[in-house]
Amino acid sequence: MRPVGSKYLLEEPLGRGATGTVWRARQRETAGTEAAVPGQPGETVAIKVLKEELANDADVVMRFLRERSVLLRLTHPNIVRTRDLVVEGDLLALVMDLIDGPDLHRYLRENGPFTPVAACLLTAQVADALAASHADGVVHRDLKPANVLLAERDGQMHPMLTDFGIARLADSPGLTRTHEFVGTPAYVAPESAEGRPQTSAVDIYGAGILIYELVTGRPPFAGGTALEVLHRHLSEEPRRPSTVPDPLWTVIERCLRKEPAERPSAENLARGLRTVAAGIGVHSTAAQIEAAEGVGALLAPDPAPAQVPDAPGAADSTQVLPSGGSVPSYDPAAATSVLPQTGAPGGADLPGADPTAVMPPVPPRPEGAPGTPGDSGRPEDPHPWQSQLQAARDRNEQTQIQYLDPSEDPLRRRPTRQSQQPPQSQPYQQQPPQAQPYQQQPPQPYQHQQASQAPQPYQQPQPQPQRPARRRSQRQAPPAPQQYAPPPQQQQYAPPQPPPEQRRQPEPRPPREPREPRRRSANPMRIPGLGCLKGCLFTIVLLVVAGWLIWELTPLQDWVAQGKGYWDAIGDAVTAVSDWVSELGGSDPGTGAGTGTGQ
Ligand SMILES: Nc1ncnc2c1ncn2[C@@H]1O[C@H](COP(=O)(O)OP(=O)(O)OP(=O)(O)O)[C@@H](O)[C@H]1O
Repeated sequence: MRPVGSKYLLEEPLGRGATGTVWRARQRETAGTEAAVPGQPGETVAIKVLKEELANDADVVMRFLRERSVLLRLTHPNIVRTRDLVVEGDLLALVMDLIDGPDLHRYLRENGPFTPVAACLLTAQVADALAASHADGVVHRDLKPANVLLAERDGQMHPMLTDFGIARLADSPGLTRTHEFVGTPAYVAPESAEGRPQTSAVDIYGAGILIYELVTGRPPFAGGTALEVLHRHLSEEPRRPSTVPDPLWTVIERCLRKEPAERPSAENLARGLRTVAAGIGVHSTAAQIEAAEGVGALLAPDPAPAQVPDAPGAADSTQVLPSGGSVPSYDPAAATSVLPQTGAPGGADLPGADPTAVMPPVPPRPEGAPGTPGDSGRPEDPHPWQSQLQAARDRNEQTQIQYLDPSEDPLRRRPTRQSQQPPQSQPYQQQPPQAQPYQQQPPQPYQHQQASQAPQPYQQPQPQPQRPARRRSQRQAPPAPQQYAPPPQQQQYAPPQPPPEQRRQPEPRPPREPREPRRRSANPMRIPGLGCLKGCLFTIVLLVVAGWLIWELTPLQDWVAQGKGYWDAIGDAVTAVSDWVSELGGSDPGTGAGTGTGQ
């Protein structure tokens, strides 16, 4: 067992991510007043020990210290609480509450997709966590299923968002140099990929991807190389799976808007998702259905989204440690100065200067240049890959680091936008009948359920068939008798069994196999016109053989020996043949003469 500081002992690793390893650990003694949770000796905690290269990076250490107060004060029922931050020698560690449960990525992999209702209710709680952190000026920037842990409490599962601030801590020029891409593209918001300033709307985009993945089992833009996926985020509209009900698709589509200002605020997202869950649930009333159909009206954007201060141009790029002048004095405990909530990055009263900047990886802008690439709207404006794309690390695909040739940089050659894919035309009522009744859907859990919904303890969401959605014209009709019932029994983790309609869904196109190199002839040299030459040679050989056969098998040799001319020889040959034919005619049995006269 390895000690961490004087207060904790690492016991066993729980998992390894791109930024460090998480350990189950034990508290040795009560932590000091600097810890948010002093804890008791013997208490079990989780400790994320950041990678050595992060811990050895002076910038990261500075950020770590600076963000201490932000991380420690983030408390919400759906946020994994950070209890303490330890800096000791080469070691940087975050002490967290230990969550006894799988993360959502693993859960999805093992159990298959969620029903739309379960996905809505779960994501609504994640949106609650985002709303709380955004209100505090903190943007997660790394929202993905792997960062949502499922805590089991009183037989119910609660999504707990973790890794807050890690994306910010890991933003370091030492880790990611220009022209290197680090991250998992599947969860990168278009503005992040494009180097535009990031706001809390990147988390809403992440939430949109999360819901999509929960109901389909895969993110909307995945497969292929990192660059291909980035292209798709920038230029493709997400395809609507046939199993997603109208109101839920409205929510997903709004979250996945390319333009951040068109995405809903986290608070409105949570409200919208609960409205949808109530309206597509098994016990939905006509009014709830109606409300769900009109969910678009609830999804208003955030008028003052929290800014990510490290956005290009938001910071004084050369600042290592804050100095005097226009830069405010450095205050490690200045919680409110870490992430300005409104105004331009860096704060409206401090143009161009980010009080939290330690060493942002942005080169200094020439005087008079616009503050951010977004200001000019020119995608070719310089932007650091490292601070734009690092927010998307993913355990499943593992962090990818690949050389990016500037000439291949898709962001410098913005692809032309494709026409929007029309939503799947198949109306819900035309879907094939569901193979399984709805009562096998996972129970609808969650503390935040609407009162109108029948309380259903959340057990383990299982892969389920989707309920056929209602036709719009049916909205006015009185609700059909509820054919569905809550699950009669608890369902344990089952082996992943995608529901039939999931199986019927078109599979993502497999990455194209690299074409086999063309086979060449034994002669590796390419000789232009060789094919034609070969034909000619073959014809010559044929002629020579034919000539030789004629010479050998015909009386040509004799004729030549007799010194006959060509036409004489031909004439003689014709005469000989005609004589022979007439001889044959003379031996006709009908004439009485025969060839056997000589016998
Ligand atoms: N507070 C916690 N309690 C219990 N397990 C945890 C806790 N935090 C993380 N884990 C587990 O530890 C493993 C690694 O977590 P980590 O956050 O390092 O992964 P990651 O999200 O891929 O990392 P990164 O964000 O650095 O790419 C995961 O399997 C996760 O379930």
